[in-house]
Amino acid sequence: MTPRIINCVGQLPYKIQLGSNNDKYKVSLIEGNGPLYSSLHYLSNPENGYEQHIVGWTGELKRNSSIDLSVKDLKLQKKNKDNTADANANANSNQPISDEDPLYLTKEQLQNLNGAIQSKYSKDVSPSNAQIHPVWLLRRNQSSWRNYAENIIWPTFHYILNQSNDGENETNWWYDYVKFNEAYAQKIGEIYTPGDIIWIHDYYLLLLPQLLKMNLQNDDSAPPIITYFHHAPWPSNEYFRCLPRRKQILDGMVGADRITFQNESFARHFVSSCKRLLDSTSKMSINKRDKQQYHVSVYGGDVMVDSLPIGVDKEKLLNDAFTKDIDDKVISIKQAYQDKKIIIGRDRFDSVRGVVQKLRAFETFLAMYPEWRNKVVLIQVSTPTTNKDSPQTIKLEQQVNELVNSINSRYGTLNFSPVQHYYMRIPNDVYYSLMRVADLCLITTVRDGINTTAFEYVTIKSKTSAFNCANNPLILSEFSGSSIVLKDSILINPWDSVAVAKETHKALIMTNEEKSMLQGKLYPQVPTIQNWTEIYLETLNQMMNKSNQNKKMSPALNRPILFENYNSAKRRLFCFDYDGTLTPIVKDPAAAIPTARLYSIIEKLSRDPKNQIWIISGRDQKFLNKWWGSKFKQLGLSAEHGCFIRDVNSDDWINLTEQTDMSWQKKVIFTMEEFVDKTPGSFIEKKKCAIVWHYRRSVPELGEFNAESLKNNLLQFADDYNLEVMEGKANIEVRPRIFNKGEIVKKLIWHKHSGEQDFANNEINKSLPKDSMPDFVLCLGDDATDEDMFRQMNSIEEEWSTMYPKDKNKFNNFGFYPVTVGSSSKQTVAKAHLTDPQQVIETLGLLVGDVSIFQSPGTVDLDTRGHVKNSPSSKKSEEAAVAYAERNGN
Ligand SMILES: O=P(O)(O)OC[C@H]1O[C@H](O[C@H]2O[C@H](CO)[C@@H](O)[C@H](O)[C@H]2O)[C@H](O)[C@@H](O)[C@@H]1O
Ligand SMILES: [Mg+2]
Repeated sequence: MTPRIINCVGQLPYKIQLGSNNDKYKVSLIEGNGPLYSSLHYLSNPENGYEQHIVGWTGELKRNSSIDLSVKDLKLQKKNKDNTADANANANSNQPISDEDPLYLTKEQLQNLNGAIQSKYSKDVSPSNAQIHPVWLLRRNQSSWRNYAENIIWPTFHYILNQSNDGENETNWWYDYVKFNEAYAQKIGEIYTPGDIIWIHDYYLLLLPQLLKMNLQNDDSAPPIITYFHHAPWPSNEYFRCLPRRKQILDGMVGADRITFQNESFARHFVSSCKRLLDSTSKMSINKRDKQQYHVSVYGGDVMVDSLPIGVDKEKLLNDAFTKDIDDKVISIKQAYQDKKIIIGRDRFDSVRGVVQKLRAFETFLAMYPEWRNKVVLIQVSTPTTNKDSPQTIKLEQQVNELVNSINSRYGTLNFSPVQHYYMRIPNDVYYSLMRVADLCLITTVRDGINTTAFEYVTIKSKTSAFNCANNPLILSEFSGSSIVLKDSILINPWDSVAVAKETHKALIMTNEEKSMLQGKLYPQVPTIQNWTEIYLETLNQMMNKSNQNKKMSPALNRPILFENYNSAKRRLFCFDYDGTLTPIVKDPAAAIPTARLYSIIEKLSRDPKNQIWIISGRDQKFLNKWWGSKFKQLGLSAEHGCFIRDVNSDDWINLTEQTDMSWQKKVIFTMEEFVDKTPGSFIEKKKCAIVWHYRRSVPELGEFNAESLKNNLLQFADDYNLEVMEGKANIEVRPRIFNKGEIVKKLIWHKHSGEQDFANNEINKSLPKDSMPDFVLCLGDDATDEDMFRQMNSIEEEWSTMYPKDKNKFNNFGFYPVTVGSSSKQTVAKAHLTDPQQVIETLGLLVGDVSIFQSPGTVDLDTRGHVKNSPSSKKSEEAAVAYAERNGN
């Protein structure tokens, strides 16, 4: 069977323009878009062995009245395309949809547009078996979908710190960012089949990996294979940690099985962010390509982190750049700048691409080398970004204009300006002709993931043509991701204008032999997109074969659905483990105390008369009394893994072990003492019943080794006393087998909700009416002992399915949520996971209204406008659509 790849990109490679009537539209290719789309094209070819599904947002829809013109008129416009002034005029007529012009597209219109995009792709990319799945987000102010990615994430990834502010924008943008990712998860959910590879690209979709893990996993099938490629730089943790939602972002990403960066240093920074913010551990090894790769253990699960720089489609580039039409353009540029050397620059117009640095260096060059005055022209093409109208870009534009004017007035003449600055998007043919004609390409970026202009330039310079332009050199910033790949380019520090000026001079006086020697080294260093795609997928396949595909993964807890279920329930029971669930694990057991936030949330939760809350812990009564019992009488408590219990609103503890022989304790302590002696840092915690040997403060390897042998020693006599020997978190614990947390949960569920417990009575009353027992049970725990609780819940659920088949709620369940705290790959009988105590607190905060639902990614059904289905805003939008259609007589 042909393997399937679902490729997820932040935006489809098309721009969609609507005429004044929504039935008239034009779908056209976005020009000058890079290697990612080339990779999609490569995978679209059925000969390359994959069936590809491309999922992407449509981008902002534009109105263009010229679409209402006849086909003949459109042809006329096309003729004028080479003329940059006309190209500009065309761009200006593409007005973004304004707020007064809402996009109410009917289902039929959407279907037609889907068909138009599909057929355009199949025509543009031939042969192709790819299917395009547009993500429609037609809400007003469509560019709001970009805000978080472009205004918060992008600057941080490029070492630009955002100004501190009241956070209101950030919160609103985050909401849209979550929805944007959810819209993708929803679309993928519609097309996913088990075994598909899901390949996610770049920082618009950082939450998608975890959302997919949450949505696509079901009990019977193999887990989805999710891989993420990060095209942008990844900053040092000192910058990354400035992001307010840094943890949510990392949590989202580590849902992927593999995360790949453009180079090793970005990968290293990412691993370090995970270590510091997620408390992960990692092992580094060297892969077959002689590059570092990391196995990162986050929340007990594994993510592979590596690097592979993207490439370009060399073959296509050489075909496209060497046509008769472009030959003519090369000649006309050469004629326009006779007797002059041509330096070319093409950059996105944002603060990190170093246009200012380039102009300063060029000014210095003209000052230092007067012999070049009037003999060199710098043609700088700056491509506008979607942030064109932001204050930062406007400021940059002013700065660049001032520099250009100053250089031209100082070193220009009446009929020659040494700097030609074009702030516009140029068509590919113009770009290729500039690259071909260039004597030198100057790249002074101060930060980028990879610079494909560098790759394209070197590729174009590899071909000899009639115009003597081959082999001309490249000056490349050492801050560009490409500098690690193009090791033999002329590397410069863009902040050092003098050095750049000197290198420019040297490059311009290079002999043909020197140039061809340099080019001979550089050209093979340019990666091809074909190789990149193949190596990426090959490594992924090897990795997936190695890791156990049948390993069951638990999905992340779907918090929005939990919230809905909670709200509709009347008799809610909460069973919380303590250590590692309500508080993070720390070195000293005495220091694991509740935070004020936890207290406040538990207090709010317990205020609701529908709720009954139990803390079912391995801790002893003293500890639980001190931190919980003395403060909240309304909580039920169970100590030492079910050995002791204190009912809700009671002061008395019941000792369930009263009749149990405790003579084993001496023997256990004696055995453990021997291990305390040989494991420095370890100690024994003696509770009333259970005995624990802790080794968290010992040398980890020694602790683990001795824990294994202690366990074996204890197991030798465990059966004689009916003891359970449990492996906890850096501990080995012993207690009588007959008591466990599961028994407590069983009693609590088979019980009249809120009624007094009769713990002395071991019997369960199975004749209780269903509507007196809990209709919502959230049970959270992190350890092996908590699995007993989950197991009980699963078995009661099964029993209830037979006993009360008609009494399931609208979610087709009994409201049971057995949830482990740890990674998705942790082996558990729980039905879902939350990664750590912080997520636990956020989830409980959501239930009591402390955390907004919109902050929690989950499976929320969205309409085509990006509103949550059936929400007030969705309904309002539907009504407006009907009114709009009526107004327009549709
Ligand atoms: O059932 P729990 O409430 O999760 O309690 C399990 C054990 O937790 C404590 O030990 C663990 O947490 C300590 C504090 O974070 C940590 O230092 C230790 O390494 C962990 O094993 C507690 O000390 C035990 O008595 C509980 O059985
Ligand atoms: Mg625990």
